Amino acid sequence: MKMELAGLSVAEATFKSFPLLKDVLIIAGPGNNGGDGLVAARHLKLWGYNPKVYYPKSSQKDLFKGLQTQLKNLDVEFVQDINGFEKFQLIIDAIFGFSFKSGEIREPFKSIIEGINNVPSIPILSVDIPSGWDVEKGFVKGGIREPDVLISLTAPKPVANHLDLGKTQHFVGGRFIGKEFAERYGIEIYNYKGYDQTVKL
Ligand SMILES: NC(=O)C1=CN([C@@H]2O[C@H](COP(=O)(O)OP(=O)(O)OC[C@H]3O[C@@H](n4cnc5c(N)ncnc54)[C@H](OP(=O)(O)O)[C@@H]3O)[C@@H](O)[C@H]2O)[C@@H](O)CC1
Ligand SMILES: [K+]
Repeated sequence: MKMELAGLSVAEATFKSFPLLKDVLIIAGPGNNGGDGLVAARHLKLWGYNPKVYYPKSSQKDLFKGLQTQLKNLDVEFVQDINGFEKFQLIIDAIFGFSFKSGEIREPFKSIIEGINNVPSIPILSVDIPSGWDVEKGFVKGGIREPDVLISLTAPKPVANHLDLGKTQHFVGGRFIGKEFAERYGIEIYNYKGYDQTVKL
């Protein structure tokens, strides 16, 4: 349920930020951050985008197999290799989230991030954490270049304090905690309007 709402908010932040950039590459990593990307790809397809998914270390868990089946049923293409990022207008970075352990990034993700960094003209929307950044300390060598948009899920992680807010638009999404829960755990209550799933900070 949380992943469904997280992914919906990723799609919404994409639509709000890039309504015209329809050729989207979603790069999904091995954990739940990747799952958020798979859910977002489904909504984007239903909203008229042309998403393609690169999911090189696909999870064999039932939940993730189901998400892949839903995408295939919607004719969303899973690319087996990225032969040039230039054919895409936007990259959704759903590679690593808050469970990333900084240090050397293992393949294939090391080369994927290098590839993304070599095409600075294509905007990036990062899901929860810019991939390869230290969750506390921010950018570290080998990490993805500064994203154009970050969508923080539930609440911003410390890494968000290291963004250049002159460059990066910041949204919060993942609207699934109640006021009481937020107050108990000291989580800020965001001013979601109506049925919106995201708030621009
Ligand atoms: N819980 C919640 O409330 C919600 C969570 N949500 C979402 O889940 C995200 C957290 O998901 P998560 O915990 O599954 O892990 P995540 O960050 O996707 O991937 C970690 C994996 O990456 C790998 N890896 C790690 N270090 C590596 C390295 N140096 N180099 C290479 N690989 C490395 C390692 O995988 P392995 O290689 O062991 O297969 C590890 O298991 C969170 O950010 C948000 O997006 C939302 O859906 C809503 C509610
Ligand atoms: K990410």
